[in-house]
Amino acid sequence: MSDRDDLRKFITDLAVVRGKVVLSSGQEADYYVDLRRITLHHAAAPLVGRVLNELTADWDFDAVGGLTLGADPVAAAMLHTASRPLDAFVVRKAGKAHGLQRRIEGPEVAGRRVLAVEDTSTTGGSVLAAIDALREAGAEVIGVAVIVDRGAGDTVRAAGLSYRAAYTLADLGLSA
Ligand SMILES: O=P(O)(O)OC[C@H]1O[C@H](OP(=O)(O)OP(=O)(O)O)[C@H](O)[C@@H]1O
Ligand SMILES: O=C(O)c1cc(=O)[nH]c(=O)[nH]1
Repeated sequence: MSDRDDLRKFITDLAVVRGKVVLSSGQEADYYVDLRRITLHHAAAPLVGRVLNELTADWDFDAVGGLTLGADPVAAAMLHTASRPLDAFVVRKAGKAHGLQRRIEGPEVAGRRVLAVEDTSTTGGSVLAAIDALREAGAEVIGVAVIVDRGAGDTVRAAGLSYRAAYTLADLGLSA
């Protein structure tokens, strides 16, 4: 089995939770894909890193991250499995009022080509918020990569960004 096949099995076995849920956007759904159960899993996390590094192998970037919390372990997995030096960053949901008051934590992103990641993207609102903060900080966002696309592709592309997902809902046997 390939990394991609192994990771898909982890997701369908451990992350898909059926039942009524309210999503980040306020929309209601009949299932949740809880990818934190995957990105923080000792055996699945390295697969996340390898699969997303492979998915974006032809894109030129040297830092990766997104809106906390879902994106954080995705970026860390990519950092640890990259075949080149790759930094990670965390975009806070809001700035903090003490310390250095940074909205984006980690090595400086200004002037760098960065990849925005998500565990899953539904409306694209979270990743677009991260992208706004990155651009404000002087980074060049070269694209968006997610583990599971839950429908955000058109919105992200309409904002002028390339968008790739390791899995669609159909890949996981789920309906939109
Ligand atoms: O595309 P969207 O409609 O924005 O939804 C997707 C977002 O929702 C989830 O995060 P959530 O808001 O639950 O926060 P968390 O990562 O802090 O758990 C997920 O990790 C994405 O960031
Ligand atoms: O849209 C969301 O908030 C969302 C959907 C989903 O399946 N998983 C998740 O973590 N967030």
